[in-house]
This record gives sequence, C-alpha cells and structure tokens, in this order.
Amino acid sequence: MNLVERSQGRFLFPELLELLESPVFGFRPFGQVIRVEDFVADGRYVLRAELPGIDPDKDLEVTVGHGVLHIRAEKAREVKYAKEPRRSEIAYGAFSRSVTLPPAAETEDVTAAYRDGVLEITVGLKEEHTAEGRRVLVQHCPRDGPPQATGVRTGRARAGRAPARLRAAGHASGMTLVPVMGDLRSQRRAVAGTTVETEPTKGTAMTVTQAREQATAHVAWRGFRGAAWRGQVDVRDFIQANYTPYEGDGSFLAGPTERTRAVWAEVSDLFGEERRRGVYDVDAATPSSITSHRPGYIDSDKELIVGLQTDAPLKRAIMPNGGLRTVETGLAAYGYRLDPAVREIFTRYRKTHNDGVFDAYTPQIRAARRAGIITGLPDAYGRGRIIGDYRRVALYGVDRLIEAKRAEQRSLDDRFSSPDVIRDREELAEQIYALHELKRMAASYGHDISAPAGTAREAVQWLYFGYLAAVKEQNGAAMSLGRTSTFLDVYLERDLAEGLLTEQQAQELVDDFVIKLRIVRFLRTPEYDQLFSGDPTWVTESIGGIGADGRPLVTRTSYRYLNTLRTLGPAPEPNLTVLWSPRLPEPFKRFCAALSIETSSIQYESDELIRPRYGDDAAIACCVSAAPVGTQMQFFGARVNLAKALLYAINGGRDEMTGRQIGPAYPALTGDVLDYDQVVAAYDRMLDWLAATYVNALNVIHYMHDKYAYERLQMALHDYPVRRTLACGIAGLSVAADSLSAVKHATVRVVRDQTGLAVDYEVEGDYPAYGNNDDRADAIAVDLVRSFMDKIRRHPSYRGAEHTQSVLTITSNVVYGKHTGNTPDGRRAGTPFAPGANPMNGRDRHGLVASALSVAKLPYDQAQDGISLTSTVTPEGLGRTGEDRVADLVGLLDGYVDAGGFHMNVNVLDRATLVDAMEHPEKYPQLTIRVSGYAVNFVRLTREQQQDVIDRTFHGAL
Ligand SMILES: CC(=O)SCCNC(=O)CCNC(=O)[C@H](O)C(C)(C)COP(=O)(O)OP(=O)(O)OC[C@H]1O[C@@H](n2cnc3c(N)ncnc32)[C@H](O)[C@@H]1OP(=O)(O)O
Repeated sequence: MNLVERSQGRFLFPELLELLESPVFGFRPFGQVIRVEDFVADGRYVLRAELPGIDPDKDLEVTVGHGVLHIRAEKAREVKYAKEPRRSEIAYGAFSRSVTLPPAAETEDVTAAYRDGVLEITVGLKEEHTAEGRRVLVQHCPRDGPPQATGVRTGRARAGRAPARLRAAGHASGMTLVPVMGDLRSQRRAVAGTTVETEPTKGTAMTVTQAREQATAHVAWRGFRGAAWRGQVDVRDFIQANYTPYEGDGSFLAGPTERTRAVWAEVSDLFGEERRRGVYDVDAATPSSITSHRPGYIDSDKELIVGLQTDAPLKRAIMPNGGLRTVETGLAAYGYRLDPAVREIFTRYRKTHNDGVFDAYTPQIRAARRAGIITGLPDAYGRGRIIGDYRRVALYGVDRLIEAKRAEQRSLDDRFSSPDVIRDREELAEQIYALHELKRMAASYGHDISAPAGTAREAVQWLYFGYLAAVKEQNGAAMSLGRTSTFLDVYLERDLAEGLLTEQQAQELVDDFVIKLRIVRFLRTPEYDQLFSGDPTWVTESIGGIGADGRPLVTRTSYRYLNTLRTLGPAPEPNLTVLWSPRLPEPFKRFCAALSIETSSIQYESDELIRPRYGDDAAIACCVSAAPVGTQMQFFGARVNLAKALLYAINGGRDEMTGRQIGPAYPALTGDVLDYDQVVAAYDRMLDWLAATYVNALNVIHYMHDKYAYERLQMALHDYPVRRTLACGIAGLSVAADSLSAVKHATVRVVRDQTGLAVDYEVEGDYPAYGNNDDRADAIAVDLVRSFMDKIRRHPSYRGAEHTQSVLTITSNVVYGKHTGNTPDGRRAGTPFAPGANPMNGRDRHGLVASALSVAKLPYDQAQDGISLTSTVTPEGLGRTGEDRVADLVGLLDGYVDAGGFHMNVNVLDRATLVDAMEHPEKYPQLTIRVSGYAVNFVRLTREQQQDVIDRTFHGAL
C-alpha cells in the first residue's frame, strides 16, 4: 500500500485522496502497489521489491524518512505501437510502496541494489543512528557485472518543522540529505539516559515484528512487573501490576518551570484574539484526517510534547464526513468560505453522515426534531463520547496493536459472510489503516511509535499521539481522554527512580501535555454554541477511584494532573473528573476539595457506583457517562424534552408554541383544572410515543454514522467485539416533576387560547418541589426516570446496543427552556430549565445537602449514562475558615456518595464575582465555573447562559 506517499502532501487534499483510496470508495488513483518481501538476515533488515522492466537509473527513487522507506518507480511502455495492442496485461505507469522500518533500523546504513528485476534494500540494525530523511543511492547491478553507483531522482522526504540540522558525514557520494525533524532515538537517550540494545539474530531470518519486539520490549518494559499484559493487550493488568499508590499529600509537587510559563504564555496570547473573532483561524481547504496536515508547533524549541490538530495552534480543521452543513455554516459564521473543490467532492462524489441520516429520517422524526421535543441529536456531525484506549499506544507501540487487530480479523475468516460479519471485517480493516496512519502522523513529528514507549516522555508523547489522531479524525461532541494519570505514573515513577527526571521535570511533562489538551478545537456552528456554550470539547480525564483489590488508584501523577490548575491556572479543559470514594486517602480528598474551592474546575463522580458495574478501569466520557476503557463504546443519543412532552400530553400532541400537531393526536385534556390521574395517563401515552420516535431516530443516526463517519482510530483502540450502549437522555426533569407535583398537591387552572390550546397555567396553593429532600416531590422525579427508561428499553436498538439513559443537559437547559411554553409548575415560557438533574433554580430552599439528597434518590441503575448535579455554594456558606471549608466539602462529597449520589459539579463562588465578570470580562480571562457536566470559561458563555448561571441557586449554607 502506498499510504506514506499519499500523506506527504503532493495531492492538494490528502484526506480526500485517502478517502478515495479507502476500501469503501474502492479505487486507487496513485499507481500500483509494489510487491515486497522482507526479513532479517545477518543482522540486517532486508526488503526485496519486485520491479521488473524498469531502468533504475531513470525510473526509480528510494527515500528513507522518519523510519519509513519509500520506493517509487515509473515503468514506461517499452515498445511504441502503431495501434493500441489488442490485449495488454503488462502493468505500466507509476508504482509505489512505503514500508515502516523496524525501530532498530540504522537509517544511516542503507544499501540498495537492483538486479534481475528485483530491488534489494538492506538496512543495518543497530541503535546508533538518527531518524533522518535522506535519499538512498541505488546500485544498478548489470546482470553479470559488479554494482555501479547510479544517480537517483530528487528525494522527497519532507520536513514538517524548522530544520533540526543537516547531517552529511560518512555517506557515499551521490547521497543527498534533507532537513528533518526531531531525532527520536537521540531524544530517547537524552531523556532516558540509556540506549536501546538490539540483539539481531545472526544469519537467521525472523519476522520484522519479532525483531522489533526483541529489540525494544525488554528495554521499554525494563523493570515492569506482571505477565498477563505482556501476552495480550491489557492495560488494566499492567497498571495493577505496576502502579504505586500514593497516600501522602501534595507537598512534593513542583511549580511551573520558566519553559512551561513561556509556552503557556504563547498560547494564552492567542486566546484573546480567539475570543474576539470567535475562532482564531480555520483551514477551510483541507478535510481533516490523521495525516492531513503538516506538523504544527506552538514553539518547537520549547515544547516537550508535540502535536497539533493542524499546522498551527488554535487553527481549526474541517471534518465534512460528519456533515457538510455544519462545516459550511461554521465557516460562514466566522467569515470563511469552504474551498469549492471540497464542496464539490462532498456534494457530488461523497455522501456525509448528515445526508445519510436525513435520507432515512421519517417525517415524524423530523417534525419532533424541529419542534425541539427531541434535541441535540448528533445527526449533523460527529457523535463523540467514544474513548479510545490511548494508553495502548504507549504500552505496546502501534505494530503490536496492528498485530492484535489482525488476529481479530482472522477470527472472522471462518464466519459466514452475513451483513454483520462483513461490516465487522470492514471495520477491522479500517482500524488497521488508521493505526498505520497514526504511525505516519507520529513520524511526521519525528517519532517512531511502532514500538513501545521507553521513557515517561515517550509514554506521554505516544499516548498523546493516539489522542491527537482521534481529534484530527473526528469532530465528536465529546472527545474524552480516559483514565491516563495512574498509567503514566508508572513511567514517571520509573524515570524518577532511575534518576532520569526530577519532580519539576515530571510536572513539566504533565504541564506540556495538558497545554495540548487545553487547545483542542473544533469548528462548530453558532446554533451549537447556543446549546453548548463556551466551546467545550470534553477532554475528560478520570482521576482516582479505588481498585478492585481495595488499593486506591491515586498516584503522585493524580496530583500532578490536578496541580495543572495551579501551574497553568484554572481552565475548563481537560475536564478534570475525580472518581470519588469515601475510601480515598484523606490527604487526596482534602487536596481535591481545596482545589475545587480555589478553582471551581473539578467534577466528582461516584466510584462506588461505577466500580461494581464497570470495574476499576472505567472512565467518564463527556460529563457523566462511565464505561470501561477499551472494551465498551456508546452510541450517543442526546436527549428528549420531558417538560415539553407533558405539555403535548395536555394538548393532545399539539405543540404549545406553534399549535402544530407533532405528537399523536390523542384527545386533549379539557377540564379547567388539571386532574392528576388524567394528566398522568395522558403523559404516559405521550411518553410511549416519544420513546419510540426517539429510539427510531437514534437507530438511524448510528447506522449512518457507522457507515459514513466511522471512528476508525478510536475503535482501533478497543477490543473486538466491543460492548455498545445506546445512550438516551432526558431534559427538563425538575420542571416535569414539579409540574406533576403542582397538579397533585395544588390547584392548577388551565388557560387556553381561542383554538383550545393550553398556553398557560395558574397555580393556586403551594406544592412540594423536587430538591428539598421531600419524598412527595422527589418520588415523582424517581418515577419519571424509571418509567422513561422502561419505555426506551421496549424498542430494539441498532447493533443490539444496551439501552441507557442520562439526566444531563450540559448548557442546553437554556435553549430547551426557550423553546418550551408555560408549564404547570408556574415556570414562564422561555425560562431556562434547571441543568441536568438539578432542582429548579431557586426552588431548593433547604440548603445544598437537602438538594443533593433529592438528586441522590434518582436510581442510577435506571440512568446508567449518568445523573448530573451542578451545585454552587458561597465560600461563607461552605465554612467559616479555609480549613472548615475543605473539611465540609470533603464531608459533603462523602455523604453524597454514601447516599447514592452519582455526580456533582462543585462551584464555590459568590454571585457578585459573576456579575462583575459579566460586566468586565477582561478582568476574568481564566474564571472557570462548572456548568452541567463540564467546566467553562465564564466569559465565553453567551450572555443568556451567564444570566442563567447567575440566576441559579447559590447555597448560602450546607
Ligand atoms: C456530548 C454531549 O452530550 S454534548 C453535545 C451533544 N449534542 C450534540 O453534539 C449535537 C448538537 N447539535 C444540535 O443539537 C444541532 O445540530 C444544532 C442545534 C447545533 C443545530 O440544529 P438545527 O438548528 O436544527 O440546525 P441543522 O443545521 O441541524 O438543521 C437546520 C435545518 O436543516 C434540516 N437539515 C439538516 N440536515 C439536513 C439534511 N442533510 N437534509 C435535509 N435537511 C437537513 C434540519 O431538519 C433543519 O430543518 P428545520 O429547521 O426545518 O427543522
């Protein structure tokens, strides 16, 4: 396969080219593949390529760059015919092949000889070399004569970064050197202080993979314990065998270095401009793929961890596979225009996920979507919420992962070619292509990631490359990182023990990594920003928790990750999530609580609910969706508007804002006063319809997403077969529960317009509201969660996914409220809902604890996609002194988790600060707050969202 050649920028749109060459598209416009064989003999890697009938002096080019060997050849017709031959089965034209060299390859020591139609290239196998890109002299061996040095055509290895250096010594004449990027193995030596020893087997042939493993594994895995993870891909087993729990406090932590400050300052300088313009910059001509863009840097001299989504920081990419509308609307909103060639390809030749979905939506689904009763559907771009196990890249290197995927492929060879099996085979093939591309992307930054990482710096870099490839390929709604800190801690602790790193350097690596995570960007539309304000990407990292054996999974690197809120200042991303258990070490609990109070940037999820269901290597996708890493993925399903559905029930399926018939035309309720039993019966029927329409829509979406925008790389970092969930969701829970409570406990009179549509409600008397630890209202909310989950489960899901549900709105509670009329709880039309599972703003009057206990009653087993509570308490409300506040917050979180609570965003703020920030945003560039499930720069929220946050309950007491 000539993949590397494709990625090196000769074609204007490398991604389109890849797309065209993909098996789905089915043709390969750039020449034919050269057949090769390779082996190791006499301590050298040998590659033989079949190239009959060419003139090596004129028609052959061999280059080596970034650990990849490229061969290109041109074969012209030998005979000029007067007429086209009647038949010609002889292959002419362009041929190419790129082969990744073993990591032990000495690219300074390459020979090439052409004899009898076979090109034989040999590469020395030892470690004292660099990863330079250079041309290779091909010796043309006449049939009976000695080799003759011949000239070769222009080398093409491309440098993606400012030239590191030019090396010239010790090469045969005729060899041209080209500037290259970083030097992988010298970096490895510099960081690790060690060289990789290879043990080439003299005189015996072995496979390339075996040679690589021999050469690298014993060095990369030096000192690691455990066996199971070596024989099969099993990161959890590796962690369990090797991690060092840390029960101390944060006094060991180091602050930021000058280098860190300088890199962060360089990026921060761009943030202001980005805020002003909406986006900093966009590449409107290159559909993004793993290898689409030249390498980009913030400051190549200073960065320790490299890699950007495009060739410049904050420059956004376009990802049309998900949907061209989103791309075009997003570009137009910021004054950009889509490149006409891209437009043509994605309208004339290539269908998108969005187009597929709208071809298969029914009129009923479209009407429900337009009315806003089913909302936030991932039908316009990437569905997101899939976490690749990026740690695998560091632990095993990509070649081993490719081998594992090949084995999975082979497991299907004997299966009958049913549609499911065919799809699985194709998906596995796509996963393997993506892994190859991942290696090429890393090579463009000067890193050979085919073998395991050998140092902490490499481990961070390898892991980040895996993540980077995912965010280059997918504009997923939430592109979470997983659970990486304890994994990386193993490497950091080893380097610290070997004296290769100081604590400050360890923190520096984490800081550099986190800077990269903070600048992940996607191009989105203004409509999206209205719903999910603040440009969130949900780079969620899950920290802490307790292992199945009872040892806390807290390590020094758990602290180092959280410490970035100090070394770099507060920020919304990565979405730092602590898996909380009362059994966590007390110093760690206090450390988290103190940081929460200081930064309002952390969310907490119950490890006590997650571990028994998903094991101790689970992570949070997006905001609240827990899943075991690498074995489970979700079909993200956004949410339905339960409050609006109640109004539909009252109005016989007519929309209360437009009067249009959207739901089924059941008889509308007619009395002047709402009767509880009638309302409940009508609501139940309407929710039946809603659940059916919803699952129908989700099945269409995920069928099309798999077909047109499959997450190749992320799924390559999962086991096969994978467990799937269909993550449904509900919004407006507190409005619906309070409305039913009002109907039950107070008197609710209906105001109808001249068409008989119920448009307003007058509430006489008091009613118990959800959020005060009062079962009269809380039980209604619990019933709603249970019964809607039950209804969802009745409908078969695409690919047999397990139905789940979330009670989560992100910031969309504002827009949902805007599109929902007056409700029987007394809420006025257009007023925002409460976020997630929160009690309605201002109605939880009995303090934070009572509010949290109400939410904790919602049954997690009926909402396994997560239940979100966002709480704000004033500093004084939390405690009198700093010590009191920390102790109280720890006590609150322990109590909440003990009571069965699942998730809590903690903000410790007063209203005056937010009001001031609204008026003087320039004073608060890093003011971070937790909204429903994610953190956000307050000043980047829309004014409506800011007002909503200010209007929420600020608990003045626990
Ligand atoms: C991970 C988390 O939990 S957080 C994020 C979760 N949510 C998401 O990621 C998805 C968020 N996206 C959305 O909610 C929506 O796409 C929005 C709000 C951003 C935009 O929705 P809309 O305002 O309907 O804009 P959109 O461009 O999709 O559609 C506009 C119109 O074109 C129609 N349309 C869209 N695509 C097509 C198509 N391919 N063919 C025909 N019509 C189409 C829509 O039906 C709509 O028509 P309508 O106005 O008659 O209803």
